[in-house]
Amino acid sequence: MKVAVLGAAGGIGQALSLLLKTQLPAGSELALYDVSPVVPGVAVDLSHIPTDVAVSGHGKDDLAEALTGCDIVLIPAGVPRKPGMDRSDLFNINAGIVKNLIEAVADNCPKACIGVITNPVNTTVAIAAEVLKAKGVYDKNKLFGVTTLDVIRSETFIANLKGLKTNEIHVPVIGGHSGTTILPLLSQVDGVSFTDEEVASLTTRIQNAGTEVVEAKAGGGSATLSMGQAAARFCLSLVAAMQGEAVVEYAYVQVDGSDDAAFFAHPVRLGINGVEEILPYGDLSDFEENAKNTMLEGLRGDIKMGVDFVNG
Ligand SMILES: NC(=O)c1ccc[n+]([C@@H]2O[C@H](COP(=O)([O-])OP(=O)(O)OC[C@H]3O[C@@H](n4cnc5c(N)ncnc54)[C@H](O)[C@@H]3O)[C@@H](O)[C@H]2O)c1
Ligand SMILES: O=C(O)C[C@H](O)C(=O)O
Repeated sequence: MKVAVLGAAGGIGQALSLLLKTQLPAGSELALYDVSPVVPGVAVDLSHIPTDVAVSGHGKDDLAEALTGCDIVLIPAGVPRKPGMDRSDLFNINAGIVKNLIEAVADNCPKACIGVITNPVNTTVAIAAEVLKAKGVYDKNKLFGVTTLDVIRSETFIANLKGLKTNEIHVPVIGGHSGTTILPLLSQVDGVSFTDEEVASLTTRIQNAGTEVVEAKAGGGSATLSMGQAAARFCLSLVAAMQGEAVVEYAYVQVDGSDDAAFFAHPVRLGINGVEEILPYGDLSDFEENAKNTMLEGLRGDIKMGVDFVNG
């Protein structure tokens, strides 16, 4: 199994690479790519950890070699938010970064599964899809927006609120990855009940959790460590599925024939070729149905921005 991390010298990239170095199956290869000259040093640093995962570092002119033979490509390359910014404010810089990186993925490992982390995810995933289509290699089952952070945050906040163990809580989170497009389905959390006030305040906290971190870091970036953990969980689930295990994760994927939006986070059964089956997200409470209907237009607009960026 070969996994590439593009943007590996950054805050997420380094945390994610550490977790993959220690948790990928023995015999795996981990290729670290970044435009920052620090990246060879990150690879050397990780290579001293005694696991049977081979690590290589690739500087800015070495993207093709990083990608050749990859099964999974994870992309946290790009700029993070500062206080006062929305994720959409990152579009001007990050759209072009994602476009260029995906072109290289299409040229060097067109059959790889791709996990897009770079914000605004609602839009960058659509950009990735259009670039892959233009290159004639798009497989909707292999392109994911990584929304696992919304799931692990929801699990943590609920466990803390209710005094439960975090591994006892499973929270569906559907929609997109920005503001009100993040929709936790609290009505579907097994074994836990919430008052209407708790539903309203928890939903808002989950939707604003990224901003909570951005403000606490006071100009020093956004979530990196929790995102590293979230992306590692997503990647390790994908690896397990590619090796034949039955795994379900929530991810932002292309959904055909839905009234929601062209891309929408759903529960997804993973398999050897990426998405094996997009599962229904089940019945919504009135609160959730109303929240979904209110945010759909914005999500569709975010997706259109990505399509227009590539196709003009
Ligand atoms: N999907 C999510 O849930 C989620 C969560 C947190 C952050 N993010 C996003 O992830 C991105 C990265 O965040 P971060 O905190 O790691 O930022 P960071 O600034 O710490 O790291 C970004 C890295 O990307 C590198 N980079 C820039 N252009 C590149 C290119 N063309 N090719 C390769 N590498 C390139 C930089 O050199 C840097 O090392 C941001 O857009 C952020 O908003 C997404
Ligand atoms: O909030 C951000 O800008 C980063 C990320 O999308 C998050 O949810 O933490």
